[in-house]
Amino acid sequence: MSAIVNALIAGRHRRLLRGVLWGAILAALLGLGYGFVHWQVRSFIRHDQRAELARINSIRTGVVDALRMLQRDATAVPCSRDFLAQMRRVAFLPDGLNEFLYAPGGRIECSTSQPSFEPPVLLAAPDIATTTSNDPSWRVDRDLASIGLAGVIGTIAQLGNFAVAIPPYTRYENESPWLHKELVSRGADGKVWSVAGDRGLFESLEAEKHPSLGAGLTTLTSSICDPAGPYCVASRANLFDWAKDWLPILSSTILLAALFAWVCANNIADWLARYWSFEARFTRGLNAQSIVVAYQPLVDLKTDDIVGVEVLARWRDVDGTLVAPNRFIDIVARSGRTGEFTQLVVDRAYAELSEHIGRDTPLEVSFNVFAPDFDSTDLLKIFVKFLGEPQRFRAAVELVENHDIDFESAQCTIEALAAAGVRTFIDDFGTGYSSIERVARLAVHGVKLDRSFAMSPPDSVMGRMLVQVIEIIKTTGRLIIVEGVETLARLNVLRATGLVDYVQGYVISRPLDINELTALLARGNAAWSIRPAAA
Ligand SMILES: Nc1nc2c(ncn2[C@@H]2O[C@@H]3COP(=O)(O)O[C@H]4[C@@H](O)[C@H](n5cnc6c(=O)[nH]c(N)nc65)O[C@@H]4COP(=O)(O)O[C@H]3[C@H]2O)c(=O)[nH]1
Repeated sequence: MSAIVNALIAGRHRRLLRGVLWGAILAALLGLGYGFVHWQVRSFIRHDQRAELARINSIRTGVVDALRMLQRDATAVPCSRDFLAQMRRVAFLPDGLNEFLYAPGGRIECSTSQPSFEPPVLLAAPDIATTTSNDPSWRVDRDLASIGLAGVIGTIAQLGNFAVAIPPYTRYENESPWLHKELVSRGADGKVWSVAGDRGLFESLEAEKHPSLGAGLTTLTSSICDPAGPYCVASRANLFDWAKDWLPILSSTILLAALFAWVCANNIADWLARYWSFEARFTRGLNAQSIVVAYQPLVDLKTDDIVGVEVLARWRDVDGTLVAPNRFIDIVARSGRTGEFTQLVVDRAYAELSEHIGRDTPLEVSFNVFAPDFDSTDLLKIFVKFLGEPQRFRAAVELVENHDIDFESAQCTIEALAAAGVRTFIDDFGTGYSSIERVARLAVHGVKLDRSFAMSPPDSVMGRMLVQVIEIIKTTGRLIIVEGVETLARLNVLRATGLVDYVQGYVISRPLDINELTALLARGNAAWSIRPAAA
């Protein structure tokens, strides 16, 4: 049994439980939220990187197409008026490329904006040399002042005699502060040129060995390369910075999550309290294994012998403690499982008594039955095992009268039970609905005086009534059992009346388990000295 269940059963630490549940639910919700944001940002990064590669590839395709078009269409005498017009026709195509250069062997002789360069401008060796005649070579991060674009750093792509100046890629400027990106171009030798974005990010992620998506708790990093081209994109997102962008929405979401968690925690704590309440535990756990019985000896005052036992039910709780019947008898009565309960008690008692009590010790075994179950057909079925051994056991029924009892049918039941050898006693006489008139009208074998009479101090009202009540009952001719006899003095008073047939109470024995009962019976009536010293 875990400490948590013990605490739930005992109803301890309720506030702590609510707090812990609240914390756990809130943590789970925040965890889910975090996972969702993580996943969203990660998807965004992937999508963004693919879009970025597609975009840069389309620019590259545009460059290559334009250079090929120039090779095909610029057929006039190089740098002549017609030639420049042919170059400008290509430059006016809507692809954003407009500064074309005529640069045979890397010497710029003219461009779309400058009819001639005197002397020709010499282009330095390409950074990424062409591998096929169809592919341009690339000069990256070049100062374009020499071709008339002062203050501009750009890229020059060259295919054959033609080249094009590509302005800087400014897309990444002013992008979200939480997402850092770098677009790079890689040469065949693995050398990397930053095209745009945060210089060095790609190489630092490579050095950190982040070949693909890697994720920390607050930082997401990813770098991917285009398998078909020279470009790679590296991204690093900081979730704290991302959160700053969404602060108002995030804080209201966290507040709502905290409230929701509180409502859930309370509901769960209430449900747990109900689930582990005594009534729920008992209703769930009532079965043949959890029912325990105790036996309280019944002594015949004429012989001082134990002639019978009252079987008293107990219930083993899930934490192993033994629960007294006053906590669960009402629950059984409310649940409508009275017949099933009595059957469990009777079966348990029969199993124990038939195994431990010798055949030479006949016993009257008395059971409490619920008034609504007082029906001979049902009861004879319940007692069938005891009825099968009449030499060893005599079953008896103790019935607490209540206003629902129908005299006619109760009388029939008493007679049918008597015919089968089962005696009926009115239990707890003197309390509740029992009256002398009812005792007189019902053909019960005996009356059990409520223990409150014998247990009351002799000078109390109940104590003083004890002998009178016994005398009145005796006028009905019924047997009298007095229970709750706790002292020898009280026992002697009862014995002195000469009217009491049986006694039961702590002066003889408390309710015992089967081993204690067997030991008591083995010792015989020497085990309880209840005879007056003079006797
Ligand atoms: N202080 C004191 N108490 C004494 C003395 N002698 C006996 N008792 C207690 O008085 C109760 C006698 O049982 P009850 O009147 O049938 O009253 C029983 C009975 O009404 C009910 N009950 C117990 N077992 C069953 C059962 O199997 N079925 C039904 N329907 N009710 C049961 O629970 C009640 C309480 O049972 P228990 O707690 O076992 O309490 C028992 C017993 O332990 C004594 O000298 N001093």
